Amino acid sequence: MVVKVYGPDYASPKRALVCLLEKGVEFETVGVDLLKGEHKAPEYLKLQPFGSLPVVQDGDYTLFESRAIIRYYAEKYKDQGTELLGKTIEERGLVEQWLEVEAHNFHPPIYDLVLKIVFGPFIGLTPDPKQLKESEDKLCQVLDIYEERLSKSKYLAGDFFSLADLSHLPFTQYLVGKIGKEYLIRDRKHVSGWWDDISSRPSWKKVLELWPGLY
Ligand SMILES: N[C@@H](CCC(=O)N[C@@H](CS(=O)(=O)O)C(=O)NCC(=O)O)C(=O)O
Repeated sequence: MVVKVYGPDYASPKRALVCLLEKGVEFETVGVDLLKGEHKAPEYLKLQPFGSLPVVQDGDYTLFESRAIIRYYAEKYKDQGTELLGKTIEERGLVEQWLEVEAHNFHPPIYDLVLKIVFGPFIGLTPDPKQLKESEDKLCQVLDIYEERLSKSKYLAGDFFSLADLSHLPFTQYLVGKIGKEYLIRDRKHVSGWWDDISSRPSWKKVLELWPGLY
């Protein structure tokens, strides 16, 4: 049974798409139009009761939450494709640590910028410059910690590309694209080199080419 990924045009589902490509797992996609409210349709809510994207259907197994999905496939296909979880329990611990940092420290301020700058115009929202500045300042504090980490380590969890790096791709792409704040990356030498490295992966380039979405 081919894996189905719902919502490929949007950012969080792209975590799943990149992971499946890195693992060489065949999948198909199901378009869900957020701007038409299709993620709140009863049929979709049966799959994802919180009404957000993505959902993945793998036979009669259904999973939502993008970071849970990438952990699942990284584990399920541990012996094929790119190793995304590290080779030792210590490496795995660092992968999990930086995945949590992405979810709880990096994501909130960048998601606020995405909602206000990328999605705002579609819903007639004029962002408050003070709020945008607050989110940018919070993101800068996080990126300064990344700069320090990446001055000592090629990737966030160590000298190997992992889910921790992968999880940053979809929203950082907004930052250097539609949000128009690429300077936040380029002003930090090691973060800049890291971004060039991870965003040049064939898996990410393919996802952007096939599902450009709002980038
Ligand atoms: N924690 C969830 C959040 C997913 C999420 O916020 N998805 C957005 C789309 S995107 O911002 O990732 O592109 C969404 O569905 N937003 C609509 C809504 O939540 O009502 C995950 O990672 O799967």
